[in-house]
Amino acid sequence: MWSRILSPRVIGRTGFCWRSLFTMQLKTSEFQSLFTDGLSGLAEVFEKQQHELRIAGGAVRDLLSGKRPEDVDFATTATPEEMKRMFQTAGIRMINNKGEKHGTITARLHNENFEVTTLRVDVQTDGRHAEVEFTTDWQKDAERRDLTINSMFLGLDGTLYDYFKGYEDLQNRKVRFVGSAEQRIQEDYLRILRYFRFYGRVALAPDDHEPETLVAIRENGRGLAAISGERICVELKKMVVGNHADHLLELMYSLELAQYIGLPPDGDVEEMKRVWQNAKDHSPKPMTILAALFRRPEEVEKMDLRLKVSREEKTLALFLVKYRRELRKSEDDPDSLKPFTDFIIDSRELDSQSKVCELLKYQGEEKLLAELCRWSIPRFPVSGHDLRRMGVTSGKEIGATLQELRDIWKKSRYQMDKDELLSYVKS
Ligand SMILES: Nc1ccn([C@@H]2O[C@H](COP(=O)(O)OP(=O)(O)OP(=O)(O)O)[C@@H](O)[C@H]2O)c(=O)n1
Ligand SMILES: [Mg+2]
Repeated sequence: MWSRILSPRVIGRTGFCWRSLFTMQLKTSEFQSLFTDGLSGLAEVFEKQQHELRIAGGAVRDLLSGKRPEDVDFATTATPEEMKRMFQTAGIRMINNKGEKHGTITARLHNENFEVTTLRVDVQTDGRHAEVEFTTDWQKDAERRDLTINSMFLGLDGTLYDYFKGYEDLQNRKVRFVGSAEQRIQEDYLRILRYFRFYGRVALAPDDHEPETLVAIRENGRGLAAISGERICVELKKMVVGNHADHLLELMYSLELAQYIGLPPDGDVEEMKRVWQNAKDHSPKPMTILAALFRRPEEVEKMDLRLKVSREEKTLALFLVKYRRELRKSEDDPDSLKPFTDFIIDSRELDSQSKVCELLKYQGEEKLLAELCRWSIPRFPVSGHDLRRMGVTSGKEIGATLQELRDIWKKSRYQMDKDELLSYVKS
């Protein structure tokens, strides 16, 4: 990929403070593939009105890492009013303008949405929201962003604009805040969790943190208390299934963050580290890792009150906490899936197989997990109707007989067919 990138150059230092802007040309296939009819149309409108339009933030980071970004944000020198006029004149539809206060206009071209945000400075922040002021200064916009690797812009001609050594950090696998970590965190405390999430994505070693970053995080952890559970949950769930999650969660505990983000203050970190090792290569669900921290079901309830997880996630966490020791492979027959499949057969819940899969990941039972993934739930072949036809009339008796037949069927490893099972019924 790098062979297609021309050599970088520092193009100058401008303004009264020393500014260094690092630029280079990016021409990777991931970048080229962004140029749909929609994006070409968008670029044309901005070019006509001589407003600059660049890809911003996370998408630039992803492109430089050789990844096609999932969502692409654009930044521009045009104000929201100018954009609205431009789009109206060009007959381009705009949708849900609720981002306008923060400078974002969403344009729809060729069935694609493009979020374009006016360059801005956050003039006032309360740790969650920002009052913004628009600017035409790209560096100012870069300055208000969280991490150096997230602070770059990419022109549509492939020119990279990098004010804070984001590219160098990305190459060196370093995660650093733009300027003062403390200030960036105090602008939005969620950035503490973003730091850990991106650390997992970028860093090679588990403990390559800047000491001053960790100090800033420890001293500002309490600010997370004011951040909404939903926002915390999104970040936390991404982080716990990323690289180094065991180290990062342990570090978060040692920085005393747990209490502010719905995790038990005395969470079982050792169990979590074991479970992480067990599960990491098997695409665990976030709750499978987090469940290891909970010692009691009440702690799951507390987490849910704070993070407002989905019903499915909460049920999974409660299930794992309840069954992690209770439902295990049999010592006499360790290769057999039987205890697990019996549990699934007896369960009335639709997703019990997927929950038991998570349990096997938790327990580190790789072989059984692979087997259970291939297993499809067999159908119990006898119905109440069959028994009635054989003359069993009382509802109570039908229920009891079905239960007995089920047990026989389970013992046969679900092999017996209807006739074999009915031969046990006295007619
Ligand atoms: N608390 C935040 C959230 C976002 N940003 C800036 O806004 C960009 C876009 O934010 P978002 O889409 O939420 O995150 P991404 O970095 O794009 O990560 P992802 O790949 O998860 O979308 C970020 O790159 C960063 O420059 C920030 O500075 N502080
Ligand atoms: Mg993004």
